[in-house]
Amino acid sequence: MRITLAVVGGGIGGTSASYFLRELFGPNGVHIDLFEPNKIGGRLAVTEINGRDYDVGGAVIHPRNKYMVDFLKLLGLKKRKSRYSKLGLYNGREFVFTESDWEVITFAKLVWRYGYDAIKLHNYIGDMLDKFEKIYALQANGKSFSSVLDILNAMSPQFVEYMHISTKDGFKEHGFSERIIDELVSATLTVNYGQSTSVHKFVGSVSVAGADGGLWAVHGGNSIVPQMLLERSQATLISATVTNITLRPEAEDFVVGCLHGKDFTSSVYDIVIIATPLTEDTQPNLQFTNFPRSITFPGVYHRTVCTIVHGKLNFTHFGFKDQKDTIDEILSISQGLLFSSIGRLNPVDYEPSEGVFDVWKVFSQKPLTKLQLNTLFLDQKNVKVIDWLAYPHYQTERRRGEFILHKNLFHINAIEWAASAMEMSVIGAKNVGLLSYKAWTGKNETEAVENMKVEL
Ligand SMILES: CC(C)=CCC/C(C)=C/CC/C(C)=C/CSC[C@H](N)C(=O)O
Repeated sequence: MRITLAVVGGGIGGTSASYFLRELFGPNGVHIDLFEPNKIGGRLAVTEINGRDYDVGGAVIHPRNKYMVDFLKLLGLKKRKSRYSKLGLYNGREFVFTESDWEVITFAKLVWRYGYDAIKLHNYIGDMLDKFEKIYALQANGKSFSSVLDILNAMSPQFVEYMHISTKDGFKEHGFSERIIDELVSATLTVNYGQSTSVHKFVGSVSVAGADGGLWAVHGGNSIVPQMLLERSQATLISATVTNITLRPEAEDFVVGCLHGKDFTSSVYDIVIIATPLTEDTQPNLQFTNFPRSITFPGVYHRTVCTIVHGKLNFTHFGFKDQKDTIDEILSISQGLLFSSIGRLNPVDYEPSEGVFDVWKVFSQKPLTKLQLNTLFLDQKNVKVIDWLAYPHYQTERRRGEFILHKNLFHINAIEWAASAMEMSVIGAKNVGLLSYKAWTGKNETEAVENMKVEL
């Protein structure tokens, strides 16, 4: 019998789940409808300036993110080329650290300012990545987990402890100095999550990993990955907003109601996978009806305003003598500044032979006024503002992060409470794919793996 499955959300989580489910159930085993009212790709969206597309989000891929690396090969995509760029840590008055044109000098400057902590931080992240990578073998062997804490525990019981302590306290306990925490670690959190070192130590560590060298993005835009995964999954794309999920207890299935403009339609599904953030502030848009217990989602998402400016950086404001001396990435290390980070952007299909572009991306907590923009930039030709709830607002976590909301109803984004990143969404998607396959077929791990002709 062919089962019916609804995936709610067309970001990397929803599309990779559709891909894994097609692999698990086979070409004729499942009909998948994917509901996405906006563009496929979610926060991997791009915006256009002067006929070229630029990334809105800061989504990048770490060389040890196995699933994203494998997707690149599977889909025949290329890494985006980049040019050497320089970064500086800014406290509102001066740069406390700037990279040099020479890598060896940058390294010396790092050691000069942070001592052995600079090397220790790199080793600490390497050690965490060794533990984190255990998830790939576990999932390849068909292992699935009902909660985020269970996944983290399987990688390393230490990771569960990291969810319960702030980055500041956790890194201090680990022997890192206040200086490296308040500057380097804090700067990564400001640019990656718009937050401070009060977030839990697990997401704090993922954020530092995101500042390690060798990161890359997809040539043409990261959103090509979810677009191609959707094609491979042979899911039917329905451009509508899901407003209701109603349980039919006798049939043990779900009626999914959605709005397409003003038209309301509904269909019945055996399994529903939610691949969209659900929190106190977002959940009212989606009603869960007829469930034996109320389905609620604590927490809120963090507001990040992305302002893309085609113009020149106001070099004098940052204390540079000349336009040519400006650096490419300015990360704030003070909470009260009007911006979290300012970085020079290249188009998604950039070739180094094109030189540098005068396009900058500003992340801030609030929209910037005209006056504030004029302080930061000269000669502005074009400004685009994207105001979004990009990531969870992190604290130290007590929740388990449930993937299973009800029998055959799953939620991928629970994984974001550990850390939000493309690789994390794919891990969550594969976990939910395995959970739903095992729940529906009654197969155990070994049988699931035998049936799984997955290429990853
Ligand atoms: C346990 C550790 C240290 C890492 C886990 C592996 C992992 C998920 C690495 C991702 C690193 C990364 C690219 C972080 C950037 S933060 C998220 C980013 N802003 C995004 O939107 O993807």
